[in-house]
Amino acid sequence: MPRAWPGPYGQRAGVDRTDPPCILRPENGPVGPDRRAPPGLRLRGRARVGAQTLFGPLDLAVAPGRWTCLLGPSGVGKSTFLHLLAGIADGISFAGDLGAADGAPLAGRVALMAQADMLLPWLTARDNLLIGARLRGETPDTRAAEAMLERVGLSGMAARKPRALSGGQRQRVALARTLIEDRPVVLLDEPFSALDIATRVRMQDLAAALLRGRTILHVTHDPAEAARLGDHILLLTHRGLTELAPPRAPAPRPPDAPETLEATGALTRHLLACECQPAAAPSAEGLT
Ligand SMILES: Nc1ncnc2c1ncn2[C@@H]1O[C@H](COP(=O)(O)OP(=O)(O)OP(=O)(O)O)[C@@H](O)[C@H]1O
Repeated sequence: MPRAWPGPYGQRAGVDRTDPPCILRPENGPVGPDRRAPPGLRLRGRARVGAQTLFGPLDLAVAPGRWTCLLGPSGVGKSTFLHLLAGIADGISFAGDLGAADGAPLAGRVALMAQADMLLPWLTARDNLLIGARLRGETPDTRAAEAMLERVGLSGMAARKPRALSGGQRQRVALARTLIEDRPVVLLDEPFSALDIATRVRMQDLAAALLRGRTILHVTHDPAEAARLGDHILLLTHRGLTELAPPRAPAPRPPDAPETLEATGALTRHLLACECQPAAAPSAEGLT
């Protein structure tokens, strides 16, 4: 009997979200990894642009079903990590292992919210949410798209094109598009950076609720955001990766709780300290 996958949004009326037929089940033959189960992620190796080392050798492990925040100075390679995992790192040559820890391909299991909103300017907000379904030849679920736009605070804006939205509104359309994709692995590149503090906290809470149990790798420059959301917090500098302790309380933590503020302060100190360290110069031999 196929196992129902309710998704983070609960059952949608008229939508049967059973596992796709490509999954190998006992009655179909050998048992493979469950492609709906959030896998851990691994990126071990070095990346180059032409002859120049961009980063490495590095060993990044992202825990399955957990929210991992990645902080670090501008230009250190954080977005490149996400692009490599999403399979869209054009112009970067990577030597090493990367992918899902369960050994199955990541393709089809990942949603990436890129740093730029990547909205198609000729489509409405609603149709931007439905573009993934359309490209896959699925029946677009207009009601689900409108419900998701409402959840990100954009009810009444479904028919607007991106040029008629503010920067923060466009970012919320991009967030809604990522959330509606309903993937076990979600890569977020500064997803709340254009939002005012109250909207940011609301969107963080929404993402934390809808993505609970997924494998999340979330790049952010905001130490307060990492202190609120991270089950694991990693700092990437030109000298390598360091794991930093998150607050003990479960995420999402209140933004003004003493433990969150204390962790924000500690992360800020780490970020300021790495700004003071001289960056190791990129070289054809690589960083050590
Ligand atoms: N396709 C590419 N071709 C050439 N250089 C690239 C390419 N992609 C990234 N880079 C370079 O690699 C470095 C790391 O870029 P990346 O966007 O990963 O940094 P980042 O840590 O995410 O920075 P920020 O915090 O500013 O977004 C930068 O110096 C960038 O110019």
